[in-house]
Parts: sequence; structure tokens; C-alpha cells
Amino acid sequence: MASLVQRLYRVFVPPHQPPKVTNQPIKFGILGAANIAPAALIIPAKSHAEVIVYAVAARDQVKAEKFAKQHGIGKVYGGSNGYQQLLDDPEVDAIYNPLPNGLHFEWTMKALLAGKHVLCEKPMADTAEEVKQMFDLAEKKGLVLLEAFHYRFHPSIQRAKAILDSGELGKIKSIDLKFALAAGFMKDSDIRFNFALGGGAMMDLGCYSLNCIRYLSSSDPVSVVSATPLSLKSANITETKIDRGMSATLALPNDVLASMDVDLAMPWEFFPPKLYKMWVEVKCEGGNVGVQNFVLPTFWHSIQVSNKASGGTTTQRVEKVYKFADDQSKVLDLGEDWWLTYRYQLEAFVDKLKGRTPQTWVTREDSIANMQWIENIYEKAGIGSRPRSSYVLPAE
Ligand SMILES: NC(=O)C1=CN([C@@H]2O[C@H](COP(=O)(O)OP(=O)(O)OC[C@H]3O[C@@H](n4cnc5c(N)ncnc54)[C@H](OP(=O)(O)O)[C@@H]3O)[C@@H](O)[C@H]2O)C=CC1
Ligand SMILES: O=C1OC[C@@H](O)[C@H](O)[C@H]1O
Repeated sequence: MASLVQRLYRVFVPPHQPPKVTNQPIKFGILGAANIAPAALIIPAKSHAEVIVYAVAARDQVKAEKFAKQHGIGKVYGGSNGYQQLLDDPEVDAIYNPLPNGLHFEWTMKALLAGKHVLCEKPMADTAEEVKQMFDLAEKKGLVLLEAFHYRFHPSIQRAKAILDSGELGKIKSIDLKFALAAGFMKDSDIRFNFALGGGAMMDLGCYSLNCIRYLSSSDPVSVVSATPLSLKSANITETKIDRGMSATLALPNDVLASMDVDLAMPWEFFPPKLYKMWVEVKCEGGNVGVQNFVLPTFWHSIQVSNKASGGTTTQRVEKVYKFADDQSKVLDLGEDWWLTYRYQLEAFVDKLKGRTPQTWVTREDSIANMQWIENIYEKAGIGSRPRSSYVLPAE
């Protein structure tokens, strides 16, 4: 309990590591005064000695200034041209793009055209074709582009995968994943319920779920067996192509079946009270691995392993891995138990920019495939992909 409290305190009040000029710090600009920006970049940056959150842009000048003041950001761009002004600032090295999904393509492309590296929120765009174009441009410009699947950088999910890969439990037979938030977390006006902005539960919670299934199984699906959207039942939302939730079954290679259930407005459960569900379980020939809280492991998580040992006995164990020194490999000493997934992600992003080898990475192929299977699931569900961006690259 004491370590939990200590960890939580450190998450929000990390020891400050002011960057020195000799570090040649990476100066970040944030597109939009987004809700997720403090957790995903501003707090993690405080403990990274090579990162400065230098500027923020918001469509509204007053909002931009308020956000900058609240988070100690020195440079502010506001108004209708604020995003572009931020991209044109020669001091900015890297852009964090936490805009609504439907704007990721346009503003990431513009950032790359302006010569900036980009950390782009998930899901990276509305279509796989867009994601491909984003990586093509990044490669052409020699810039770093990363889809912010932050949970992949944390040692806990990597440990779960290492157990599966070790062969301890034999071949994977099935995967079941649930990711849901109780009704009321999201307002009707939330970007997640807006089709034009790339909304939908499959885009939001589903992109992680699919990514996690693909990651743990080290495979892409062979087909979407079924996909059933949960419709919105709100008098205030008229979007017919927005899935409040999605239940999908995927066929993976070697007759493995994976099921995923996501819901942005899960009906309340009181006994015991549940505000959210975030559970993935992999059943293997010789046992199971389940990971509780796989997207937010820093706060709390458990890796539950049950091993059907020979002789009919089953052994159970629980592992918790908050930093790499705690994992079974003992090879790497990286992180602190209070590092958020986003802090691990920032470490990797900066390493990549600086020409060092990041501990792990989410590749171009991975991001394109993830987006393609999101589209395939929407197709099977009968509601189709989110609209392609209307942004057209200026002629060279
Ligand atoms: N990695 C993670 O754990 C998480 C990732 N996300 C991802 O981050 C992104 C942003 O999510 P979140 O922070 O919740 O979003 P917000 O609702 O805070 O919106 C983000 C920003 O979008 C800007 N924006 C630009 N155009 C529009 C528009 N037409 N309508 C509404 N907003 C607009 C706003 O910028 P301005 O300030 O200029 O008005 C706003 O600040 C999404 O892609 C989401 O999937 C979200 C939560 C967690
Ligand atoms: O981590 C997350 O949890 C809540 C979601 O709605 C959000 O977009 C996602 O990134």
C-alpha cells in the first residue's frame, strides 16, 4: 500500500530534471490544448533531462494562454492560424499531435512538411492508406514518426509477451480482451462520438485492443469472423455510423480465435462497483496469462499466470513489473516504478531522435496493419471506415 501511494505521488510530482543546453534538448510543440497532453507529454517531460515542452497552439488565444500558464509553457500560438504558426517556429524540433483522430493525418503531414518529428496520438489516422502516406513522407524527410501506443513501452505488457514467447505455456489457443469505460465518462459532445472527427469505440478503445491482440500473438488476423457494433442510445447524438461499442471475433493464424469487446459507455455495475474494464487473457495449451490494467499499468496491474504443470497440478503466480530492472531478463536497468507508460514512450522517442537505439518501437508496418484491421472490422460491422481526410498535400 505504501509503495502504491509513493508511486502515485511520484507519477504526478516527478522529480524535476531541468534540461541543460549541453544536452541539446528536444523542444516540443503541442497542437491543441488537449485533455491528454499533460499526462502524455507535459508530466513525463519533467523527468526527462533532454526534453522541453516549448510551445502550445490552440484555436482560441485565451484557451492557449490559460493552458500555457497552467503548465509552465513559454511560447503560445492562438487563433485560426495558431497550429501552422507553431509548425513554422524554427525553435520547435518535434510535434506532439493529440488532435481528434480525423485531424491526425492533416496536421501530421503539415508538421512533417515543416521538418518536424512527430509523436502522433492513436489511432494514427482514419485509414490505412493515410497512415502509409504519413510514414512515406516521414521517411522521405528523414524524420521520426511514432503512433503513441504508449502501453507497448511499459515493461508489464512486455513481460506478459515474454512469458508467452518463452514457450512455458505452449501454443496460444485463444485471446479474450475487454476494454470498457462506464457510461458517463464521456460527454455526448466528446470527439469520440463525432464521425467527421474520426470517432467511434473501435477507433478509440478498439485500436488498443486490436493492437494488443496482434502484439501478444505476434500475428495479424487472417479474417474478421464477426463484428457487431453497439449503437448509441442518446437522444442528443444523431450519428448513425458511430459505434458506442464493438464486439469482434478475429481468426488468427493456427486456428487461434481472438475476441474483443470495447464499450465507451458500459452500463453501470454496482456489485462490485466497476468504473472500467481493462483485461486481456491469453489461453494456451499449458495454461493462461491474464493482464489486468494493461493500458494504465503504472497505477496498478497484475500479470496472472496459471501453469498446468505435468501431473495434473496447476500452479498460479502473479507478477508485477514496473521497471525493466524488475523484469525477469535483468538485462536492462531502465525506468522507475512511477514512470507512466507515456514516460517510457518519451524515452524511446527521444532515443530515436538522438540516434540511440530505443528499448522498443512501434513500427510503420505495425501502425499500417493496425489501421487496416480497424477498417476491416468496421467493414464487417457494416458501418464502414471513418472518412478520409480531405487534406491534399501541396504540389512540390
Ligand atoms: N494516449 C492516450 O492515453 C490517450 C490518447 N488520446 C488520443 O488523443 C487525441 C485527443 O484526445 P483528447 O485529449 O481526449 O481530446 P480533446 O477533446 O481534449 O481534444 C483535443 C484537441 O482537439 C482540438 N480540436 C481541433 N479541432 C477540433 C474540433 N473540430 N473539435 C474538437 N476539438 C478539436 C482541440 O484543440 P484546441 O485546444 O485548439 O481547441 C482540443 O484541445 C485522440 O486522438 C485520442 O484518441 C486520448 C486520451 C488518452
Ligand atoms: O487510454 C485511453 O483511455 C480512454 C480512451 O477514451 C482514450 O482515448 C484512450 O487513449
